[in-house]
Amino acid sequence: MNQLQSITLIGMPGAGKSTIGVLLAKELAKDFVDTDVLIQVREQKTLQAIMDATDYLNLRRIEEEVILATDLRNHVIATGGSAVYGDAGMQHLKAYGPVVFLSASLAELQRRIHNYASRGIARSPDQSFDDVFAERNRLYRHYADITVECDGKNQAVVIEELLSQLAGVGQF
Ligand SMILES: Nc1ncnc2c1ncn2[C@@H]1O[C@H](COP(=O)(O)OP(=O)(O)O)[C@@H](O)[C@H]1O
Ligand SMILES: O=C(O)C1=C[C@@H](OP(=O)(O)O)[C@@H](O)[C@H](O)C1
Ligand SMILES: [Mg+2]
Repeated sequence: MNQLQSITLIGMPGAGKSTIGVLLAKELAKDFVDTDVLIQVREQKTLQAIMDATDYLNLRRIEEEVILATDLRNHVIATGGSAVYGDAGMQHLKAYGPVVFLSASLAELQRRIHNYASRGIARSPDQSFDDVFAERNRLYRHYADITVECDGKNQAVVIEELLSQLAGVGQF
């Protein structure tokens, strides 16, 4: 394993990027970063407050800026669900190592997320959660080196499958 290589997790809100990311970082003895936390610390505001004060496009812009400005070597990186709207940011992440799409069905995501209105999803006000899901799936698949189907699997099983798929493509 390249000691400096990173793994980036992408996927919808509720897919498990943040919770699985920290477990994976512990397993691989890598640092962990959640780009949502980087944004909030830089802006001194919650993601929802950023969107309330401006709009969802501004949050996406800040997200990409933070990704581009941060040295993310040797990390497991949990992105926010909207990171895939920024191509430059995604290319930056891909340069550090493989990108993993944590994929879950709409029904599974809705079971996991109960605060959908206040969770700060970077979407146009006229877009429903279903619309966002449909729009983004294409982007997640476009940037992913591997995809792990997460429905009905606990976090340990997701990590096991993720590492086994990465090994299958000669990574980690
Ligand atoms: N494989 C899983 N099975 C069941 N629940 C999960 C799984 N992965 C994550 N969760 C739960 O789903 C919710 C959202 O997880 P989180 O890691 O915050 O997702 P994300 O960062 O992708 O939005 C949390 O309550 C978390 O405990
Ligand atoms: O999908 C989105 O539009 C967003 C998801 C959030 O992160 P999670 O995917 O970790 O919930 C966070 O980045 C922000 O509120 C926008
Ligand atoms: Mg998260």
